[in-house]
Amino acid sequence: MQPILNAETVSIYYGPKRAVNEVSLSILPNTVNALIGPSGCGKTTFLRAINRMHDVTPGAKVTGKITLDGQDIYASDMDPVAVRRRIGMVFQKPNPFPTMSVYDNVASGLRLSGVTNKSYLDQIVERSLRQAALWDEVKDRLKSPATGLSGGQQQRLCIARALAVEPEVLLMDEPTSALDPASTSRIEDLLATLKKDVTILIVTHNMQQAARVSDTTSFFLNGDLVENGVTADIFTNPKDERTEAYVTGRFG
Ligand SMILES: Nc1ncnc2c1ncn2[C@@H]1O[C@H](COP(=O)(O)OP(=O)(O)OP(=O)(O)O)[C@@H](O)[C@H]1O
Repeated sequence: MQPILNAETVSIYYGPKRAVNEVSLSILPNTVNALIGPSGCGKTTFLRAINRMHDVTPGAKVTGKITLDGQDIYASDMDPVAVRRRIGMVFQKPNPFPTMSVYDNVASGLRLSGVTNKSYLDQIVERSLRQAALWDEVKDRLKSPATGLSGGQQQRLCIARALAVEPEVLLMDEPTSALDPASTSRIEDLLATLKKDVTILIVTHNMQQAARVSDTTSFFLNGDLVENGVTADIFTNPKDERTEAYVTGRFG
């Protein structure tokens, strides 16, 4: 099977400081991939390179090559906005648009791309909220402010908002770290269903979470990708002793 996403010797700099060192990684479609490693090892920096978020970080520079379906996402004729439509992102803290209703949050991406047909928007909003396992909880309050939802519901709303434009890849940066255990578990369950439609990369500090939700795991340390493989192998039979030390809790 062809990878959907491919990183080749990707390095990322903040000014003169190199935060990610020549990382190469292939991601297969319809999989969940966990990025793990101690604080400051470059997981978020790497994730943000995948949808060109560093374009808006002053002084940041990405070298190497990242392809989506074989297309170089940093090619001069690639529009970063189009890249972000194909590669969505969900952040650590739920960040619904605070002045918008539940419905308008989910519809926002489509409206930005010029969609105005109400019945089409209704259909996509419902589909996205169902995909994010939120529809039953909000179907009677679609016009209410998104900020009235609980933290866990807000995060699922952000997932629905990301899904509404039908991305091929969804990047999740510690999406449950601000949530209680019940909300965390709902989102973890959701990933198994979502991967049928979208390929997922998830940064997590929580190794049990990585083990529970992911098909493959990449272990980062000091900006290096130390080891990448099938999650069960990384946790039970790692090849590199640094991976073993980390997954057995000896540091980090
Ligand atoms: N905007 C920035 N400007 C300068 N340095 C940065 C910036 N963002 C991150 N860094 C540095 O880059 C390195 C990697 O940070 P990054 O946030 O990617 O790590 P991480 O593995 O995601 O950490 P955490 O798990 O704590 O979120 C760190 O040394 C960090 O201080």
